[in-house]
Amino acid sequence: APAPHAMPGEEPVAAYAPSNANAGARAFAGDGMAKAFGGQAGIRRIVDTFVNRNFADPVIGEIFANHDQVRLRRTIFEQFCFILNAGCDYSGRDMRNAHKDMGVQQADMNRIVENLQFAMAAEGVSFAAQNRFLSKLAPMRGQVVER
Ligand code: HEM
Repeated sequence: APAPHAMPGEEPVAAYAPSNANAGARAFAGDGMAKAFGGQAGIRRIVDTFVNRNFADPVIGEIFANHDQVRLRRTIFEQFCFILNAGCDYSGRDMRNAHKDMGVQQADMNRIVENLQFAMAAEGVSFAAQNRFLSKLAPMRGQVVER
């Protein structure tokens, strides 16, 4: 079952109904993508590198400043692990509510993708597998970017 809304070390958030549907994409079938990402341990390292880079980023870092990094590390891990079919449920909010009123622009989206590509390459994920995963995230742009 999905985790409760706030885990130890996290700030509370307004109540919502957890569901894997909130992850914003269907999971891949089979274990090919999970293996390409190094299983849960590889996904954990990728998410840590990705989150670190986003917070330290000279362009988009200010959007992340003052947001709950502990929660983000957990929910992004769950989301990636769920979509990659590596054995997780996603217990976070849906993409529209998570990014509401944050003013995210297309350029910010491009930047976050670059940070994710860096993190995946550092873990040795093949370009084919990187692009398959990015193609699951790309359609979420409409829920994340404000227009
Ligand atoms: C496809 C692209 C993206 C995905 C898959 C994604 C995924 C997520 C997830 C899973 C959460 C956590 C939801 C929760 O707390 O319940 C989240 C929150 C957040 N995202 Fe994204 N995100 C994307 C794009 C972006 C972009 C482009 C930015 C800004 C440059 C951004 C900034 C944030 C911030 C600051 C939060 C924290 C919200 C809060 O503290 O309430 N995200 N995102």
